[in-house]
Amino acid sequence: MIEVTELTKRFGRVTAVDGLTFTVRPGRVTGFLGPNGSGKSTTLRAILGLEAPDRGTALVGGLPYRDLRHPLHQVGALLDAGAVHPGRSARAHLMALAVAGRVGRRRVGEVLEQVGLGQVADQRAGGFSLGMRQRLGIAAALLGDPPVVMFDEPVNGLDPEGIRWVRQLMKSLAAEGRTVLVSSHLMSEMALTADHLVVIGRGRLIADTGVKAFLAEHGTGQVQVRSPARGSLAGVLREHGAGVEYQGSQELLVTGLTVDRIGDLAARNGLPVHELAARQASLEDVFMNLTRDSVEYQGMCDGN
Ligand SMILES: Nc1ncnc2c1ncn2[C@@H]1O[C@H](COP(=O)(O)OP(=O)(O)OP(=O)(O)O)[C@@H](O)[C@H]1O
Repeated sequence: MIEVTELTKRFGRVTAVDGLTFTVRPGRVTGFLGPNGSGKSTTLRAILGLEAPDRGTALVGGLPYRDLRHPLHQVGALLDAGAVHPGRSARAHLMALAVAGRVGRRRVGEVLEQVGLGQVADQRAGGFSLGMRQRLGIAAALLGDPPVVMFDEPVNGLDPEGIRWVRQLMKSLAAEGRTVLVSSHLMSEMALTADHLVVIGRGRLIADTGVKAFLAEHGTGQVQVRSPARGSLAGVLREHGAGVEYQGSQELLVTGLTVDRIGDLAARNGLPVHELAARQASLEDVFMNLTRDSVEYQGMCDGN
């Protein structure tokens, strides 16, 4: 379990984290979501004892990081995949961490296999792609077999196969009963990976809620429709209460009606539709909506 309470961190005039309180529970993937610069990395660094808070606390398993007796066995983290000596092999990198963290050397081979780097374990990490470095960073996080893991933007730079692999790994770590916190600025990514969301903006808590509840509230507002008869279709949809915006040469962006309803209305009126898709609001759209009405912040925080 991770408990962040009233955490505040300032850098000069910038308040990177502002009175942030949330709890990350075991057995599920918690997405830590916020736009770039919203304070995610600073919060993760504070949890790992790498930033001293101006106020508040960040505890792992009930203790501040500095009081953990065997930190690698208690919390693993991927913060910056670039932080590897380029001249060292993946195996040597992990071996050095294992020795320093009092982890059995046997784990090195195990985690290398687990992240799919077994074949390249003795190659210099300097020649690794970003995706391979991410895998190496994840291997380092798992080295001490910790009950708590944190990953900062783990899918950055990964190819589609790598992204699927990370999603699956997060889910299986949570299914094993671990506490899993994954940061991202992409709501679409979190919708596929996380069970629960902690959403922040400008260092403050915006939502602490289930992914389904969050998406039901914010994620499915718009439908994209492509039709060679969009003028007539727009008329029909407006008659049924929809908000309609023109986009490109053949597209409509529709609010207020579901995909099914739009398809039915088009069919009933004999209007051709070439594409019909629910469009997930971007995180930026969601933030615009959320910041417009600060009362909503309170409503979304169920704390579970
Ligand atoms: N060491 C530092 N010195 C000065 N300002 C900092 C420092 N670290 C972070 N900040 C500032 O604090 C704010 C929050 O940054 P942070 O990196 O925590 O956000 P983030 O949500 O992780 O964003 P990103 O995904 O872009 O890293 C930003 O305005 C950033 O410029």
